[in-house]
Amino acid sequence: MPAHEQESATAASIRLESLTKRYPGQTEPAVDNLTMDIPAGEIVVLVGPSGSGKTTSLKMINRIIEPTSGRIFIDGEDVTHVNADQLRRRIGYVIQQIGLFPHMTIAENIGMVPRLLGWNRTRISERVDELLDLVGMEPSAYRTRYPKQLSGGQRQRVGVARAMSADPPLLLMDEPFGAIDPITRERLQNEFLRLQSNIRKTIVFVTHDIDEAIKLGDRIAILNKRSKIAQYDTPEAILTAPANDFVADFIGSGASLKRLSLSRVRDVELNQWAVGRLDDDREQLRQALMESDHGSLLLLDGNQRPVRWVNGHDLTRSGESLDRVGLPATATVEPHATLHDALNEMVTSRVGCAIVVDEQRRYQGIVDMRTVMRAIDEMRASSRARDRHAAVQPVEAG
Ligand SMILES: Nc1ncnc2c1ncn2[C@@H]1O[C@H](COP(=O)(O)OP(=O)(O)OP(=O)(O)O)[C@@H](O)[C@H]1O
Repeated sequence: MPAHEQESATAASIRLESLTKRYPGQTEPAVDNLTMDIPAGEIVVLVGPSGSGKTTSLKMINRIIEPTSGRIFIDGEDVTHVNADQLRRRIGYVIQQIGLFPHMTIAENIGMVPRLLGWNRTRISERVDELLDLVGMEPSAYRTRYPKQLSGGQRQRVGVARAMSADPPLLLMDEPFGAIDPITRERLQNEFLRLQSNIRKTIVFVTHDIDEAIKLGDRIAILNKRSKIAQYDTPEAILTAPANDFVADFIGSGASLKRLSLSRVRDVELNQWAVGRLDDDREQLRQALMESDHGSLLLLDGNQRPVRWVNGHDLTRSGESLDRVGLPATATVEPHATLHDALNEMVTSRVGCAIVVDEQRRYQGIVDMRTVMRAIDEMRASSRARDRHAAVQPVEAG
């Protein structure tokens, strides 16, 4: 079997070499001499103003748009002239309007590429269930539904599942969360990051939203007109050392607040709070609260999941069961969430802190204002050190 037909490869590197696209009848090229290397296993975000050629650049990678000139390499293999249909089957593709077939069930939609690849029915159906699980949708509830019976966010998850059906080493995503309300969008972004930490594909992601780029990208390419690379670097380098005025303008104001999106909850030291169990003796709980320097105690259930916040007064209300007093333990974040997400939760929580839980919702620790301030101080210090020691060079744009 040729290397490119292997069904399961983890990630592939991409090299775009002097790619140019000139649409018929246009005087200027939409993409002009774009050269960039995309490392295997990373999320690279193409971001730039409307009309900068992001979509054209992306679609040249799987040759939905044929380049006028230049070359595309995947894992070192020149794919500029290979059979385009075969090429596309090994590249997952997710777009904003998803492109699910309305007359096909969710299972048929997800199983389309495996069917084209000649997999047998059992294998396809197992893969469909596995993927639905992976994107957080109960297979038995969704596999026989039709796209119109799903919410926008669910359709988008199915789009991602479908793109991964044949386990391609490479995913192209064009504003996949663009048409989704902000809350669902944030949830999908977090799910997407969690998914990527398991699958480690190479992902090229187009957006015009710099915040989304900062949150999702391992690297960001900021594109100016005709896909000229203004800066191609890590989000941190782009925020702390914009290469030119165009990049600085594009980042806009509030760069330091944006930097909170660079730190993940899992990377900061969590505060350990005074905790107790719902079924603990009240006197014991009061004692624990008094010995702590906190004004409230976080109560966990038998599975270590946070349930209530209680203070000294709540613990004296002997008639009331403990799961009814105090405040509900809402405002939770998972370790892959950003400090920006945690800050959002904190300001809406009446307790002023975000509870960190693992995937099973078990208590891990607390993020509060002190954690956030500490992170900001560290970022300031490392950016000062960077200014002193390192001159950040933008990658040459072909
Ligand atoms: N099929 C086409 N024929 C002619 N010109 C086109 C075609 N598709 C795109 N263009 C032009 O090419 C340029 C780049 O378009 P492209 O869609 O790649 O930009 P983009 O950065 O993805 O924009 P947006 O963020 O608005 O989607 C634009 O000037 C656009 O008008």
